[in-house]
This record gives sequence, structure tokens and C-alpha cells, in this order.
Amino acid sequence: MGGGRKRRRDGSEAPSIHPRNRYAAAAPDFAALAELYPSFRPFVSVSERGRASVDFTDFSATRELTRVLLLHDHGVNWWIPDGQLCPTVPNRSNYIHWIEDLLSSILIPPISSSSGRVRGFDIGTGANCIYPLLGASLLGWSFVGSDVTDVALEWAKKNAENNPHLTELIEIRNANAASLSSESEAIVREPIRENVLEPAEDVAMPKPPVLVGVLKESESFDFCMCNPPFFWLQLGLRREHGAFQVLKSTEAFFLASKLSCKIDTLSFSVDVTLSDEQTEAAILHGDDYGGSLKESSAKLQSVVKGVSFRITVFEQIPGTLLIKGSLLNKALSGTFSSLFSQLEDTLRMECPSKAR
Ligand SMILES: C[S@@+](CC[C@H](N)C(=O)[O-])C[C@H]1O[C@@H](n2cnc3c(N)ncnc32)[C@H](O)[C@@H]1O
Repeated sequence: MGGGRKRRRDGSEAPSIHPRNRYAAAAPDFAALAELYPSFRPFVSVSERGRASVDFTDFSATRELTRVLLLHDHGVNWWIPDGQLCPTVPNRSNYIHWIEDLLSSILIPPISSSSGRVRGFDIGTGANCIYPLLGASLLGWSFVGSDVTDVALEWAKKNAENNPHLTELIEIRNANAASLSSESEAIVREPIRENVLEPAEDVAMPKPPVLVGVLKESESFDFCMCNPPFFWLQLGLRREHGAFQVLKSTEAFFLASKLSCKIDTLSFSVDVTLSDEQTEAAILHGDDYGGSLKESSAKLQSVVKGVSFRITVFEQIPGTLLIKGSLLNKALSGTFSSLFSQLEDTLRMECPSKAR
């Protein structure tokens, strides 16, 4: 029965799937989907007892699963390039329904819009554009989705445009463009510390544009949502590859890319810092921002020196590691995104996944 609570390993109760979630009554049927979609078939294995499963540590498998679920159950055409965050449809649908509950509760007064349509703002919509696509297809909501990397902006737009019935409902905005047009101020602030193990020293970085400058003066929204701006990579490893080895491979990867990095074996993190010349080259060659030379120089002036990005390795469950990439210098988002996807390829080669 959908909506039942699952027990975690520590005995506590895990949040249940929302009762209106399409997958609340029954989880996706991998075998049936494999029958219908030949491209999904190679990713489904069937055990001796006849149970069909998918390797959730294999990016290609989870991407294909997301693609067929969005197509089959939601009539949505969808794709993302390698290295981009792949969302799980049942999980992301929960958030849409939880927001729906909040909006219908007395906690949140309705914001009247002329169209009478619910309007949401999705900070960091990603290449996958998942929340706008689900909100629009499930409930007819309209969305503005923002992002800062070229690849996310390009694919979020493609994902909206490849669904003519939803295109009108989804607008994608470049938060970087907003920061350049609205005189971004450089500030020194604490790094985002969502893991207690992260070092506590302050990091100099430009203030990231999140809402200010991205929203228009006259606009109103019924809600705003955000899945934090980190990049995650999940690696299912063979027994002999531990977190320490992955950390060392990460360090070696950045050193081989001629970047300065500092490994911290206590917090299992690697801080990567680009030299002034590397930062300048990255920005002036416009790898992360397709703007004009004038915009590039404005961006260059807004850059504050310091740690550029941080990679942290976590052991999620024995044999499965999560590698989190945090962008600390927003001016380098494209460089970061591209390096993170190269790091992913390197780690997948050096620390192969568990055999299926
Ligand atoms: C963890 S991904 C989430 C993607 C998608 N919303 C999801 O839930 O699968 C976070 C996204 O936030 C973007 N991001 C980072 N800083 C941002 C900012 N200041 N404004 C908008 N997006 C940002 C990143 O480029 C990345 O695409």
C-alpha cells in the first residue's frame, strides 16, 4: 500500500512517498518498461527469482530509467548529457505534491495571479529541469527556473522546448547574467557548511545571485524551491576501492590538470584553487559564460580570489560513495562543471563499479 512508512537502518522511520505520487501504489515496473522500451532493456537485469532491477549506481541506467518514466507516465520528452545530475522521478514528484499541500493549506495565503495559475520559482533547475517539467505536466503550474552553468541552461531550455505542450509554462533564466547586470558585490562569507566536517575557515567569494536581480521587480510567485547547488556523483565501488583511494585519485586528477589543490584527510575533502592566470583564462575564453568581452571583463573584476571548488567524499552505504562537488567561486561555474564531469570519467575508470 502506498504511503506506508519505511524503516531506516537505525530504526527510525523514513518519510513516506506522498499518497498522490503516481508511484505510491506501485513502484515502476522495470520489466514492463523494458518490454515497451528497447533502449531501456540493456539496463534491466532479472534475478533467478524473476525480480527485475536496475543498477542505480550506473548513470546511463538511471538516466534511461528517468527518460522512460517521464515519457511513459508523464508524456514528457527528456534528456540530459553525461555528467549532469540525474533526478529520480518518484522522489522529485514527492516535492511537487508536498508543495501542492502547502499551497492548499492555510499556512500560505494564495498569491492572486491574473491567469489563476500557480507560479513557482526553481532555483538551480539543472540541465534536467525536473521540477518545472513535473509541476507543469502533473498540475499545470508555470515555472521560472534559474541556473548558472551553460550546460544546465542549454539543456533546461531544450527540455522545455522539446515538450510543446509545456514550453509556454516554463521560462529558464541565467542567474549569472543577472549578477553582471546588477553590479555584483564581492563579499567574504562563510562557505556553505552543510557538513560538520567541512573546514571552518572563511572563504573569499563573490556573492552568488540567487533571487536578487534574477527576479523582475513586478513579479510574484506562489512558491520558491531549491535543491542545493551542489554536484553529486554516486560511485558504487568494488570492495578494494575505499573513500581514501578515491580522495587520492581526486587529488591526482586535479594535479594532473595543473591545478593547485589541498587534500584534507580528516574531512575527506580536496580544495581546488585556480591561479590568477587560470581564472583569467577561464573567464576570458568564455568557457562558462557565453557573454561579450565587456561582460567577461565585468565578471573578471567581480572575482574574488580563494578556493575555487571543493570535492568531498562520503561513504553513503558500504560499497557506495558519494562525491560532492561544491562550487565556491561562481565565476568558474563552467570550468567546474566540465572538470567535475572529467573527474567523474576518471574515477569511473580508476575505481570501477561493482559488477552487476
Ligand atoms: C543539485 S543541482 C539541482 C538540479 C535540479 N533542480 C534537481 O533537483 O535535480 C543544483 C543546480 O544549481 C545550480 N546553481 C548553483 N548556484 C546557483 C545560483 N546561484 N543560481 C541558480 N542556480 C545555481 C547548479 O548549476 C546546478 O545545476
